[in-house]
Amino acid sequence: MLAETLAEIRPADPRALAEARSHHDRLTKPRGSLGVLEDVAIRLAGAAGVSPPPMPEPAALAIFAADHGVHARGVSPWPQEVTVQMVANFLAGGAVANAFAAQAGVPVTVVDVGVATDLPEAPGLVNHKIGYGTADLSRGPAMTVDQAVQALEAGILVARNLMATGARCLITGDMGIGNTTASAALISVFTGKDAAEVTGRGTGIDDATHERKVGIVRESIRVNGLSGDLPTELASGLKAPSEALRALAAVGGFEHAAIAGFILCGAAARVPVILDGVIAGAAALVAAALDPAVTDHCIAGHRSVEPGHSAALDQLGLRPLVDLELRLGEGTGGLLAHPMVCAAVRALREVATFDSAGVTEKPV
Ligand SMILES: O=C(O)c1ccc[n+]([C@@H]2O[C@H](COP(=O)([O-])O)[C@@H](O)[C@H]2O)c1
Ligand SMILES: Cc1cc2nc[nH]c2cc1C
Repeated sequence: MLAETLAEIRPADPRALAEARSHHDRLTKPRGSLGVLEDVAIRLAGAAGVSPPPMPEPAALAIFAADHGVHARGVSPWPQEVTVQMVANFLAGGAVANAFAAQAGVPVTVVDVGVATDLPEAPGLVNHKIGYGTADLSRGPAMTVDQAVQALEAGILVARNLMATGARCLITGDMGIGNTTASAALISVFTGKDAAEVTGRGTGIDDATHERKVGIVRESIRVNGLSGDLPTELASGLKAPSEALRALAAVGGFEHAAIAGFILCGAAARVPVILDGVIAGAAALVAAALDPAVTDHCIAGHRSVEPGHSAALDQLGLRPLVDLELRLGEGTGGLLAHPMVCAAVRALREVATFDSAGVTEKPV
């Protein structure tokens, strides 16, 4: 299923990009006056392969939940059971993601890809449990490559099902106590940046714990024999994309793998994917290492305060739409961005041209 999905991914269509760009310049507004939103609409035209692109709605949010063996190293101030408790909260409609989703009119699906305890069946919950949390990535691989592929394929399945029921925009969400440590490790490996530059304070840790967390991220990379040169080695063809899967399995989480699959599947179907925060950024680096064309189908919903998120977005070449010092996850930043993405596309689709509206153009 992974190979099939990868085979379908195409980069942005240059003709649709050019058409969208020139159409934007004929709309009744000064050229460039919609700033970054013009780029969003043009990029979505390229991704869809047609200008103007279809409206990116209805959207669907999938929150991928999992636990992390590295939690035992004291990298998060919160107990592990908060992951399963928050899953129950999402299902009951009580989390911030539910409030923002209600505001945006977006349905929420919660996916158990590796929560440490069993969850009772519930409407809105999809069970793709790969394991009861990962192993501790600072002592050896967090999961096997086989498990990483299973989690990627779970993400593909979730995206496929959401699109089959009508979703025309996918929004990533995550829940997993400890997952900012795995995110930092992935981002360090996939950007080549040192652990100290990409490790943040997650849900809120003090200076001493942060220093220890940086050490644990560095240790995870050394213990798993991951080279700091992976990005250049992948780009130069010295290392195969299968090395990206090995890195994902070594220091990632089940939710990172599933989100990477979710992104790949959206890209393969030419359905735009709005990325949330640092966890999605780390997952997008994995997806882009498997096929760089996926970034043409991604919109960075927001910039999280986690330093690794900026590093990931820089490497992906994506500019975030919202920058509000959020650091929650759950898909909250992606949900806030969705109406802006819709507005950007609607402008390209519906605004009159100087010709059609009889508005005089600026003399050249
Ligand atoms: O999305 C982000 O950028 C983000 C930044 C900090 C924390 N989080 C959320 O907080 C949890 C992980 O934090 P931690 O400190 O336990 O690693 C996890 O459930 C994430 O969804 C999310
Ligand atoms: C309460 C809480 C809610 C969250 N949502 C996403 N990550 C979270 C972490 C905590 C601790």
